[in-house]
Amino acid sequence: MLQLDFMTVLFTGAIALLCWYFFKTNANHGKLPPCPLKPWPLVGNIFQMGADSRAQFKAWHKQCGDLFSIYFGSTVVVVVNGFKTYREVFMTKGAVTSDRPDMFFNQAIGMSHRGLAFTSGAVWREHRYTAHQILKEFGMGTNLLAEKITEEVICYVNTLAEKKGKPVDPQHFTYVSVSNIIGSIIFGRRFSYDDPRFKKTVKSIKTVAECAGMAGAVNFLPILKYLPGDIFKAKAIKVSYLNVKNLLAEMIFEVEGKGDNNPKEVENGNYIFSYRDKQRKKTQSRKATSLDDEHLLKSTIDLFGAGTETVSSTIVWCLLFILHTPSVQTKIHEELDREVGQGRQPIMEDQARLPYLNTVIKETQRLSSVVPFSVMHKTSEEIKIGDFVIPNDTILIPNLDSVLHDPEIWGSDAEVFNPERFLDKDGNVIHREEFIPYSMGPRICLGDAMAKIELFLFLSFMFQRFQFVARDPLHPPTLKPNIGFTSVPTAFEIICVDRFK
Ligand code: HEM
Repeated sequence: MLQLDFMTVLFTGAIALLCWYFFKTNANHGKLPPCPLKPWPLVGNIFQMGADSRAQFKAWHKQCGDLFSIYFGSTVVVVVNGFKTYREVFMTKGAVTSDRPDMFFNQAIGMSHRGLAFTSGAVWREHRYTAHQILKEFGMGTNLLAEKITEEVICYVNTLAEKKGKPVDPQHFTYVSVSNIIGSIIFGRRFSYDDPRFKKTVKSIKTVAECAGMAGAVNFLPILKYLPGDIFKAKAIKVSYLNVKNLLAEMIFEVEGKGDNNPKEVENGNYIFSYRDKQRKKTQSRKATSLDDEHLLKSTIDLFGAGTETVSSTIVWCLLFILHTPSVQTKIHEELDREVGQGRQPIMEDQARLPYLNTVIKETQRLSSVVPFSVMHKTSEEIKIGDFVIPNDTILIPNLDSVLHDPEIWGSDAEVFNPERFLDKDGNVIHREEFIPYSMGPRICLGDAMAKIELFLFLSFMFQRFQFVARDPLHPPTLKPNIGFTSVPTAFEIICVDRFK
C-alpha cells in the first residue's frame, strides 16, 4: 500500500514536471525569437544540435532569421546572428546585454562571480577598468609591450630554427610561447619552456579550453556531470582548472613574497603589484572596492585563459591556410624582403609598410573565427528587438561566426582564404566595420590591442625567417577544426626551412 502511494506520488510528480516543462518552453513563444525545433522534454534541444555546432547554427540562422531561441534543458538561450542584429543587441543595447551567466567550470573551482571575464555589474566594471589601466601602464598599444613581445618572439623563432628543418608541431610551441607573454605581464618575468610548473599550468589551461565545448551542456543540465566515464568532460575540466588555480595561487604568493624584499621587481612592474597598488590606494582613501585576493587570482586565471589559445590558434591557422595557398606565402616573402629585408628585425613601425601581411592577418582572423560563439552574455533588463521581446536574465550566444562568414558581407567566396578581399585597388588595407573577431560593445575583448601587436610581431618574424612547407605538399593537413572554447586546428606537423641559411 505504502509502495503504491509512493508510485502514485512519483507518477504525479513526473506528469507535473512534464506539464511545467511544456508550459515553460511554450510560454512567451509569441514574443521570444522562434525555436527551430520542438525541444525534447527535460533536455531541450541539447541532443538535437549535431556534432558540428557551427553548421547547425548556420542552418538554424537560415531557417529562423537573425534571432532564434534554443532550449538547453529548460533554460531558453537566444542566439544572436548577423552583423546588424549583433550590433543592435551588443552595442546599441550593450548597457543591458553585457552581464555573464554563471558557468559550471567557475563553480567547479569555487570561483563563481570572481575576477574579470565572468563577472557582471559593479565587480566586472571595476575589474575591467583596473585591468585596462594596468595593461595601459605596461604599454598596451605602445612600444613597451612590443619590446616584451619581441623578446619572446626571438626565443620562439630560435627554437623553431633549432629543429633544423625537422617536422614540428607548431601548436605546442606557439601555445607555450604566447602564454609566456601573458605570464611575463602577470609575474614580471618569462619562464623557460622547460620550467615544470609553467609546463603544467599551460597543459592544464589547454585541457580546460579543449574540453569546454563538450562540457557546455553541463552548464544547463548539471546532472550530466555525474554520468559515468566523464562523457561531458566535466571531471577533466574540474581537475585541470583546479591545477591552474593552485599553480597560479602559488606563483602569486611567491611573487608577492619576493617583491616585498625586492624593489627592483616592483620597479620592473607586473600585474600583481599594480593590482595591489590600486587596491591599497582605494583602501587607504576609504573607497569601496571589490579588489581582493580572490578577484586577483581569478583575474590572472582569466587573462591566461583569454589571452593564450586565441592568439596562438590564430598564428597556427595562418600557417595552415598558407600551406593550402602557397602563392600567399610567396607574396608575404616578397613584401617582407622588399620593406624590411633580412638584415634587421621587424618592428611595429613596419606595420604600415606591410599592407599585404596585414590583410593576411585579417583574413586569417575572419576565416578561422577563433572564438566562433564569443562568450555567453546575459540580459540585465527585458529588451525589444524588432517584434521580439527577450526577457531579463536571458542567456545570449553572440554568434560571431555568422558575421565573419556571412556571404552577404564577404561575397560568395566567404569560405575561401583570400587576403585580397581586404586590399583596395591601390594596395591599401580596407577596414570593414563587419570585421569583428574581438566582438563589439562594452564587453569587447579587453586584449585586442595586445593581440594585434602579438599577431603582427609573431608573423612578421616567422615569415622573415622561414619558408613553411607541408610534410606532404600535395596533401596539406586538414582544415577541419576542433571546437572547444575556441576553434583550434587539428594537430599537424610543419617543416620550417630557414631562409637565413
Ligand atoms: C586573436 C586574439 C583574440 C581574440 C580573437 C579575442 C576575442 C575575444 C572575444 C570574442 C571575447 C568575448 C567578447 C564578448 O564577450 O562579447 C574576448 C574577451 C576577452 N578577451 Fe580576448 N581575444 C583575443 C586575445 C586576447 C588577449 C591577448 C587577451 C589578454 C590580454 C584577451 C583578454 C580578454 C578578456 C579579459 C576578455 C573578457 C572581457 C570581459 O569580459 O570584459 N583577449 N576576447
